[in-house]
Amino acid sequence: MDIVNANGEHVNELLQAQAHVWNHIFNFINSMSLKCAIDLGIPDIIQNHGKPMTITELVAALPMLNPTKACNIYRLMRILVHSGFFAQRNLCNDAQEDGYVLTNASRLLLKDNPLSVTPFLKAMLDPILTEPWHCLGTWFQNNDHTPFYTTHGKTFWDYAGHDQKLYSLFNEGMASDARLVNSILIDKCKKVFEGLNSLVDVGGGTGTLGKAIVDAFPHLECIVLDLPHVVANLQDSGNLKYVAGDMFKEVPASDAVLLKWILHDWNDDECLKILKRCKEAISRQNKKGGKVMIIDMVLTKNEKMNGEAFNSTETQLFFDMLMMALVTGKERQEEEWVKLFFAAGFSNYKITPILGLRSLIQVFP
Ligand SMILES: C[S@@+](CC[C@H](N)C(=O)[O-])C[C@H]1O[C@@H](n2cnc3c(N)ncnc32)[C@H](O)[C@@H]1O
Ligand SMILES: O=c1cc(-c2ccc(O)cc2)oc2c(O)c(O)ccc12
Repeated sequence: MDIVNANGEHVNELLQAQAHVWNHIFNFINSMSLKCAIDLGIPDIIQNHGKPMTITELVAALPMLNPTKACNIYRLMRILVHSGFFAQRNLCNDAQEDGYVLTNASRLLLKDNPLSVTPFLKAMLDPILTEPWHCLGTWFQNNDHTPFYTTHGKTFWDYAGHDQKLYSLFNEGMASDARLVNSILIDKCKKVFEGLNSLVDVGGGTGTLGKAIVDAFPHLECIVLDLPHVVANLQDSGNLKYVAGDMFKEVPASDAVLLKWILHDWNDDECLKILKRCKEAISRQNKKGGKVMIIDMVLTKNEKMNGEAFNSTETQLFFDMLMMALVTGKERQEEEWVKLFFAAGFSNYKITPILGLRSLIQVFP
């Protein structure tokens, strides 16, 4: 029934609007409930149990749980079942009890899963990286480069350079993502490495992806280029070499250059400089051939979408906002990428959307 109130507003629409606002006010509770489950080690406890785990068993297995809080664990589990991190299965016992089981999402958060996303979660939900969100409004009105700067009074790198906790959280988060990406890239994209004898992983961090590439393609010589403090204590091994440098100044000559999660960290002018250094690197090695391989998002257009597409676009937009809050970067639509490629002197490109929300973009001189 369409009831209209004294102000002439449609009551159903009014209440729907209120629910929508409430949902967004409290969206952060999803992230924080998930972080709490990780802090308490719940996915690993359920995994180690080996069968669906009742609430009584879960409470008994939680180390250090204050007994006065035990009665609240089911509430935490209820919201995490709702958000798809756990499911409930009937135990087929006389008591008709349900037990908690893992889902694909919580299996990705297990400590022993080599592809665990937990280090990334711990980095992104640490207060050092969540506090800047409170300064977004202030930042829009001041001259600071980033909300991170407005909050902490220094850039991300200045902070990480003096704070071992942020430095380790960040590098471990990046390494965990590199493990997941390499498991797909090397399996699904063998062809893109065909014909290459050398590759530079620009901003390759501690070399997680570089190591996996030389293991999978032993004939390939791989250089990991990163800032001096990142590669200072890392040992070369076999075909993998660490080079301290600055991608804005020079990229070592090679057949191909890999840029994973680099360009979205920077604005267009900065990206243009990086891409030009990459083009010079492949031209020095190889007069005509060579390529740059970018792993980053290509923003999907905001057309009418079903639930899954809506979630994917929302997550891409979260990353775009993240790049605005922490650094000076952004996520880009295909047209924005193409502008950059042509401005940097490249003549062709190929986008392969094989990494979920991210794509492999090959760019040719
Ligand atoms: C977001 S992380 C990506 C790391 C890695 N490519 C990955 O996806 O796991 C950005 C990397 O760029 C590196 N970096 C930042 N500025 C750089 C510069 N001027 N030259 C070379 N590397 C740089 C950082 O040290 C960091 O390792
Ligand atoms: O949390 C981060 C931070 C960065 C970052 C910080 C400082 C720089 O000079 C460059 C990059 O990059 C990130 C990133 O690329 C990402 O995908 C997630 C998180 C972060």
